[in-house]
Amino acid sequence: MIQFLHVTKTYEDNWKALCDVTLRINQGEFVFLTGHSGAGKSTLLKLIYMDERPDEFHGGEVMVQFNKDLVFDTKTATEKQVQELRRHMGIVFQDFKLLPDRNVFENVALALRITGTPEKQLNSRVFDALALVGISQKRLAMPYTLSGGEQQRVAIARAMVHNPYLILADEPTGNLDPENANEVFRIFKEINARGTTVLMATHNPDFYMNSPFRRLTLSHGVLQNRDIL
Ligand SMILES: Nc1ncnc2c1ncn2[C@@H]1O[C@H](COP(=O)(O)OP(=O)(O)OP(=O)(O)O)[C@@H](O)[C@H]1O
Repeated sequence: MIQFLHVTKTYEDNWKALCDVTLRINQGEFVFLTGHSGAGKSTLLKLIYMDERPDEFHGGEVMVQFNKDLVFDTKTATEKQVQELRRHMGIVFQDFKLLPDRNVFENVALALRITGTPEKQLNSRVFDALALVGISQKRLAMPYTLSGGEQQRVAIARAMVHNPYLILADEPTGNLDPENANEVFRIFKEINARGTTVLMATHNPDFYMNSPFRRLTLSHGVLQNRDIL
């Protein structure tokens, strides 16, 4: 569960990116995040993975709770807890952010290597994640040899490899043609159907129009949905 309570975020130059945002996303939901360029979508996501914190004075708080033992709060979270939080979520960006000097398998395996996962378990998890996004046959390829759609599927596999409770996706189809964008959206829906919460920022109305999923809309840092809590 993700909860924002009266969250305001002002950047150093006094720019108010988010203003009094209150919302709740339940475990297992698929939620779209929409709004014009500069509306505050990336800022909202950054507050969830605690790359940014709300204003110190009257900035409210963000709470992320995966179960009774995994509760994180922007008011109290230490750097160590932020790292722990991120081990239970996956983040997918518009520009993929793959390591150019490692092949597909190693890009996906990296997070597991850092946490010292035994080799046998690592192999099986990486193979499962690559199969989920349908890219197992390219496991030895270098990122620069892949199409944009393939690179994004590798990035999704990397985000899923540690079985996260939550996936945050920041305009994940922004660099893709319609066919690849639809495939990436289909993969996120499948991930959600398996029980992972998905919060996806997007400009693409083809996804959220006629969709059963909830949509949160920001306009100039203000949440337009008032009936959330
Ligand atoms: N580090 C920063 N310092 C100062 N201002 C920032 C910073 N990050 C974002 N902003 C400003 O805050 C506002 C919200 O930015 P944000 O990136 O959250 O919007 P967005 O909705 O994700 O936009 P886009 O759809 O273009 O990615 C923008 O006006 C942006 O210029």
